Amino acid sequence: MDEKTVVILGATGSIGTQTLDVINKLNSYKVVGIVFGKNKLLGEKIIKQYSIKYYFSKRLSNVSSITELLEKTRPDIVISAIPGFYGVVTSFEAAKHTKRIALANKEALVCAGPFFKKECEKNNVELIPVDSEHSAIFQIFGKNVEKILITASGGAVRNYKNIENLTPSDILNHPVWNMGQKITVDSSTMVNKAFEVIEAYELFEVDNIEVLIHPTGTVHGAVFYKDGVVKIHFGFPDMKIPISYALTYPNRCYTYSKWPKFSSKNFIFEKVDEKKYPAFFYGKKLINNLAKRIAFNAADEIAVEKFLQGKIKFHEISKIIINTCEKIDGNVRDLNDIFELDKLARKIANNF
Ligand SMILES: NC(=O)C1=CN([C@@H]2O[C@H](COP(=O)(O)OP(=O)(O)OC[C@H]3O[C@@H](n4cnc5c(N)ncnc54)[C@H](OP(=O)(O)O)[C@@H]3O)[C@@H](O)[C@H]2O)C=CC1
Ligand SMILES: CC(=O)[C@@H](O)[C@H](O)COP(=O)(O)O
Ligand SMILES: [Mn+2]
Repeated sequence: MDEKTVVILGATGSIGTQTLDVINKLNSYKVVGIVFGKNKLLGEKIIKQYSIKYYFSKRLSNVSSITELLEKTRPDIVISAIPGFYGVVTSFEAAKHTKRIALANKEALVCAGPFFKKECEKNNVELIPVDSEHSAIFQIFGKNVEKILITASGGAVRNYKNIENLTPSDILNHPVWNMGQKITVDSSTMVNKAFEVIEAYELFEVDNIEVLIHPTGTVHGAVFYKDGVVKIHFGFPDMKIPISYALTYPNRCYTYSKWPKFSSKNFIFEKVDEKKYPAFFYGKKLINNLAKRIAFNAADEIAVEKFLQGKIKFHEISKIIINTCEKIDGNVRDLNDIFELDKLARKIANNF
């Protein structure tokens, strides 16, 4: 097989480092460029270990911008794994310079779904999901679909009755996945799952999307077909599996060869508690309102940061998000509108 070139946006993070581990095990993929943020020490280590030709961060770089890095490398695949609204911007940049985006950053579809998909189509870019549930659905999706199901862990709060006084260290203790801080907090509010409902709506164009709490994280999703068939995606909760699929699709070149047991504990599903996860119930209804989706993401970013800094309590994250979204509406005509709405929502959330 010809060697495929890869650029990793967010190389020092959870997805980025796991991508490097996967590429280590695959034969014909070469990382030609990386982008990272503040972790200069790890950035340097990766550059050295993988002989990375081009790298960009505010603290260490040999190009002037991400655009220049992408222009110089023109990679076959970009792993888009910078979180938040900045990850939306960098995903758009990637769509101009590659053939395939392996999309971990879900915010690009949440905040700019229709525009981002159009940009990918215009440039002939394949959009392959990395998010575990979406990778699962992508692998079992077909024609004549009635409904899809994505599972949720319930995050660190799932076994607590009183969640108001939980601290950042309680919340960052995820029961299933080891991920970056922002998404781990989103997991506990289930804002992550609201994002994922919207992400699934944009990727698969199905609006009948069910979510169930599933403690073991072994069933990632299911597709319900019109003829009564349900296809279920089952496997260990390990992001290297969806990352490898996004890199090697339509082939399966990664070897793992471990599967969870078909025991009843791996097939437990529960309803989501509305009192515990109010932001999830609010957010999943926003699929048809792009302005509020932008506000939902912006307010969440502000609120999560305040929570991690100890400035607000855990349950106030949802309050800030809902309050902000209630104040935002309108048409989104172009990317400029997206930036304006994001800015406005941040201002409202900050003043809460
Ligand atoms: N982790 C997971 O299992 C999953 C993650 N995702 C999504 O993937 C994305 C990445 O998540 P995750 O890997 O957990 O996050 P991490 O926080 O672990 O990593 C984020 C990466 O992005 C870099 N980064 C952050 N801000 C900037 C910036 N302004 N400029 C350049 N680089 C920046 C960080 O650099 P540095 O650390 O050097 O500052 C780091 O390399 C998110 O959108 C998340 O929702 C989706 C499904 C699963
Ligand atoms: C690994 C992954 O895909 C995350 O997005 C995961 O979904 C987080 O777990 P939660 O189900 O707790 O949100
Ligand atoms: Mn997910």
